[in-house]
Amino acid sequence: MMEIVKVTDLTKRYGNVEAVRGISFSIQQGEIFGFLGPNGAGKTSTINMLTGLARPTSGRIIIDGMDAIKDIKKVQSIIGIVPDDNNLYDEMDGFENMCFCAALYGMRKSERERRARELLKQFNLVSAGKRPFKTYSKGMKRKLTIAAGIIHNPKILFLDEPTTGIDVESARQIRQLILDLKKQGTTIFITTHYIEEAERICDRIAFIVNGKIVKTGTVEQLMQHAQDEHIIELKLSRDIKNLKTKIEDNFKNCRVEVPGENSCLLISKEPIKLSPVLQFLDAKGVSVYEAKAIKPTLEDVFVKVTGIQAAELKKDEVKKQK
Ligand SMILES: Nc1ncnc2c1ncn2[C@@H]1O[C@H](COP(=O)(O)OP(=O)(O)OP(=O)(O)O)[C@@H](O)[C@H]1O
Repeated sequence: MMEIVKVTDLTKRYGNVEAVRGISFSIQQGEIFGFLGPNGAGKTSTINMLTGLARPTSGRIIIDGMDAIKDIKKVQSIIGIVPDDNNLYDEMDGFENMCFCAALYGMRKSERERRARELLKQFNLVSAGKRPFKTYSKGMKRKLTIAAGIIHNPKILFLDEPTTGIDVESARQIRQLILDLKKQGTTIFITTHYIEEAERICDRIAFIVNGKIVKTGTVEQLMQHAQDEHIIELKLSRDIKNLKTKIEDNFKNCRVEVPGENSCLLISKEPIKLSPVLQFLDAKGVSVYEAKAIKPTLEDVFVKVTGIQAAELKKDEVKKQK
């Protein structure tokens, strides 16, 4: 595995605001690496520093062996940037916008047009390509912005909240396009505040809160942080509130919770042996209709590790005036 991005002790200060507070991480070639965090965590500031849109206060950024602070122009020729607001021209049509971006990368006219047509087709925007950008829906705008970001076949693509505020179907298409790009070998850095999105498409996720990375890992590695308890939910033929202490006395390592009628949770630090519990309940005249293991979700892990309620992430974005 090769590190294609390496960030060390990166900070960004705006006056008194410390937006990014000494973060270090690396991205492996070919992976989808995600920053998951609430509004104001420092995601955009970080992506802007990595792509040369903002100057770091301190720290180091190496991209594909180059110093991304000193040699940003060289770096920019091998990266694609999709900022969180659309950066295309309202009056130009889709095709013209694509060709214009390609020209900025110094592509020849015939190559620009070939690539623009190819991407419009791949992104299902062929007929929209003939209409001015301002007539597009939000989802179409996002798609064209992404298409423009990869016009020069970048090695690494930086996407800032690519699915925020757009319709479900466009968001699904965009996630699929990101996975297709990965298949073609593109390395991808994505920021998001959607847990499910990070979980579904990222190879590794960094939780970022208050300008700091609090945890990094694959979904599987992150999950291990919540798996210090085993939980089994039982569906029962009757209420067993009165049996709670009896069960706990009989099964010393188990805690019992009765969240609702006709069900209970068995909670233990160790794997729970179910058959003695079932026999015990049977002897008390309680039938067990269903037993299922309750697995923690990535959301549980996020809440546990960051101390931030998942609702903070789900809050709909109030767009900053930039
Ligand atoms: N140009 C700026 N001047 C002053 N403060 C800024 C500026 N840009 C960002 N900040 C502040 O820095 C912090 C981090 O912002 P940043 O945009 O990086 O977070 P984010 O995780 O991308 O959040 P969002 O999802 O809302 O964009 C916030 O407190 C924000 O208000």
